[in-house]
Amino acid sequence: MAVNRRGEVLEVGEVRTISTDSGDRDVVTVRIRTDDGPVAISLRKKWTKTAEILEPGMELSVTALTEADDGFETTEDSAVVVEPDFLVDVTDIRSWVQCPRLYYLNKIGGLPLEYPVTKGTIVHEVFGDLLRGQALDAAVEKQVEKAGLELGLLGRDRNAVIDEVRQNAAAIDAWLSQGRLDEDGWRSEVTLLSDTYGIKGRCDAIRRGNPVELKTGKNTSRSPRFQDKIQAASYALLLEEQGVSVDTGTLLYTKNAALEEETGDLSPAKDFSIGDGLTKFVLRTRNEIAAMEHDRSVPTGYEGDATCQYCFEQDTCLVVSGRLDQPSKAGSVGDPLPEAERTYFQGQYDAIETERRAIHQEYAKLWKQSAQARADADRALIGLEPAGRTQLPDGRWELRAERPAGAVSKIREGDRVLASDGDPIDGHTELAVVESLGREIVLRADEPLSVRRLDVYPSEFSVDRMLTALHDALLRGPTRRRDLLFERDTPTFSGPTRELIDNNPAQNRAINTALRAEDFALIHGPPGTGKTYTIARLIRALVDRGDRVLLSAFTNRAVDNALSALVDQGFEDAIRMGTESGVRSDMAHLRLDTAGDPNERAEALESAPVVAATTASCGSRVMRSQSFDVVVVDEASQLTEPDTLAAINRGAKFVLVGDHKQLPPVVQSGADLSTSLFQRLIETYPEAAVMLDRQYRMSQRIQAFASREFYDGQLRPATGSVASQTITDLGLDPTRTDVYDGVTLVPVEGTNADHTDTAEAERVAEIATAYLAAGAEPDDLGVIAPFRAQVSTIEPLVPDGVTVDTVDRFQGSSTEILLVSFVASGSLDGPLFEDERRMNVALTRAKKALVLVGDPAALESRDQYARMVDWADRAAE
Ligand SMILES: Nc1ncnc2c1ncn2[C@@H]1O[C@H](COP(=O)(O)OP(=O)(O)OP(=O)(O)O)[C@@H](O)[C@H]1O
Repeated sequence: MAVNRRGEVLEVGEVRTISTDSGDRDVVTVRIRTDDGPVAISLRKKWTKTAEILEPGMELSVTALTEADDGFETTEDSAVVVEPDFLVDVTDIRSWVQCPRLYYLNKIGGLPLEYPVTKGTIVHEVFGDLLRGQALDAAVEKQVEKAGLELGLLGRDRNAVIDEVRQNAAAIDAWLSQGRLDEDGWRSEVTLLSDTYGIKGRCDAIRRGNPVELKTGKNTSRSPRFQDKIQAASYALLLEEQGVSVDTGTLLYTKNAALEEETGDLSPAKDFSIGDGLTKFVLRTRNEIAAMEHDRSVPTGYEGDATCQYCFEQDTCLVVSGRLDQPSKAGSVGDPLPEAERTYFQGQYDAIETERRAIHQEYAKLWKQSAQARADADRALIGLEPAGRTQLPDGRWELRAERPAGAVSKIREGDRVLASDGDPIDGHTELAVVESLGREIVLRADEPLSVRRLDVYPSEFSVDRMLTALHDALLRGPTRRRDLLFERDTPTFSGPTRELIDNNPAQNRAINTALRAEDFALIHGPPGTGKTYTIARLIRALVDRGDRVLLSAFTNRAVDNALSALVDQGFEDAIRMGTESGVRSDMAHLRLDTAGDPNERAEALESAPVVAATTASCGSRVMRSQSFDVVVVDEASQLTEPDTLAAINRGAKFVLVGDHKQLPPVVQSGADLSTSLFQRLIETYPEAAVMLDRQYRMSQRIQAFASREFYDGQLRPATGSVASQTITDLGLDPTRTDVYDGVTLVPVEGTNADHTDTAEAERVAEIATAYLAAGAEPDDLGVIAPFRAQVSTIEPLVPDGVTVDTVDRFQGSSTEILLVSFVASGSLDGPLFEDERRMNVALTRAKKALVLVGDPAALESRDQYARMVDWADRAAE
């Protein structure tokens, strides 16, 4: 009976030749550590090639083994998979077979704004439309219109593009009309994922169960190009895992039909048969990538047999090899970057790749965890009831489902999610966009589906963008910028100082420092000190002097927040880059619609004095074509260095605004990425920074502790009325004894069982209820708890409308009255106690009343918390 085995490689033997009934065969024996102890597995025939790249420490999975004398051996049906949790993308397998170094260059360089890329996207979209039964001309016009901005930036004429795309698309259309769309069982844009083979990808289309891949180039030879076959064969492998037997792949070369007077085979569709040999080759290639990625090595090009002389990427390859001092088959040009920069590149690269692994682990949870465990971890909505579907005019589908009462998750409106019939791996799954997320969930997807489950989509988009940002900063960035980033020179300032804000000297100093900066400036803004207000005033001053400004932040929420401060100050001459669902409705009027007339769209972007975009979108091919005089980044202390680089790469100067005493960037891998560039620069160049020292949020008593502990006692209330605010300003009855003003410690006896304290939760709920009875509105009140488990315990106990969340979710917001549940017991473990920046955030959200609910004895066991208890006791006096 065939068995599967999986485990860490312990030892890889030498190649041996053994004689069998059918002749001599190569064999390599590999020892792996499985859950049941070490086993020996003999890899036979071509799997010995995979053995050559194996190293101790790698994870190995082998299927369909039979028992042999000393362990197991592979059979004809076996699949040998190196590092199965590392998900290799099909397009990467394709570029690897062209040249392993091309795979690396694509990975770090990203896609540039070039006409063939944009045209390729348009043709693919038209293909999808045709499959959904749309008419050719209408589809071509619509998709060219959609690409308006890119075409405009590329200086392309709309009608000329329509003609060209129509020629390409006509070939597809004619070919499609030979078959019957409904009978051929077409599916377009299919997301596929194999947990057995560690491969994922998105296939252009599937016809009668076979993969169809569209290529916008020409190919006049009879058979498809090898790398194209490999791509289709990769999808075949993925489909086979879903139980479909695939024997044919089709490549559609759309340019063929547009060619005239050429010799050769001009038919656009080229079929080829997919056999076991080809799919095994795909898997061995995939293994080469996974093995190389295991120790983060960089391919040299010698791994493959491509000829550098004919490669379009030869120049790029030479430069990258030269600058990063990498061995390369193509050779190299230019001098290497200074060692510090190369070390930095490698360090950040490794950290980003670690982050990628963490995302792959998120994928793995799709099959390793039960649906319930996914739901409990807020990563899935399960038990949905399909509630109808409607085909939209563009042929796509609107899908509806009801969610069970109380089901919550991290999924938000505008997110891309994996929508499935209940099983995201082996069932029917579509990548869908969440249109609305009420009791009824509305999604948009390419194909119809009865939605029973939604999963967070673990996208690698952000790590890809980080790599590109790193690449752009080091390989394309100006020397002066790098001298500063690598601390070889100091920033300079020049020009006059002006009074721009009259009642707040620190804000005024911050703006002047930023205006006078020849390189960069840093604005350090503790909680409530008017960071966004200052940013808006600064941007107006920059525009007044003729600068073009890019305003950026990590999240859409932060970008909209900063932009709305600008609008509040009467400035509207700005453009918001972002998707319809990503941009807040009150900023939608500033959003640049990328569809339309090319010239007009490009003009709208290029003439805008202020452009606002998330850092990820600063790395898009459109934004990479833009340059700015100054880039202003809000919430910069919550950004990784590469994310910050993505924004500042676009400008000659930059201003970072943040507070490194609050929470750092959220990274899954917890590696080097968790120190922001803001923090590094403020520690290196304190002279480039100004701290805003007047806060507009907290009463005197509330702010006192944070000021002393985290801001050297520098923070103070901006005005007398900020300092003296009390709960009576909210209309609360001050004579009640069950509600508290200022700062109060409410003692409870602490327990901490599985990160919850039920008695404490009940006490918190009692206090919250009393505040409402005293006249507070539910949205005046917030509750912070250190653990998700405690959040879930408190949530059902407090009145509706009161926000209960973890500290991390509260960062950036404020509330009139805040209750903190510490779940403090003996050892003071947990996220709140591990990082004092979290404590700072928790204690600086409240304006008028801060109620600390916890066990004083446990809290006092640590100095900083003892001081907190002392402060609360004194404040209450
Ligand atoms: N110089 C000023 N004069 C008057 N009001 C100000 C000034 N600066 C800021 N404010 C007000 O203080 C409040 C807080 O400002 P803002 O929202 O900009 O703070 P922030 O530092 O961005 O807050 P957070 O810490 O939450 O990010 C706002 O209502 C703002 O209008």
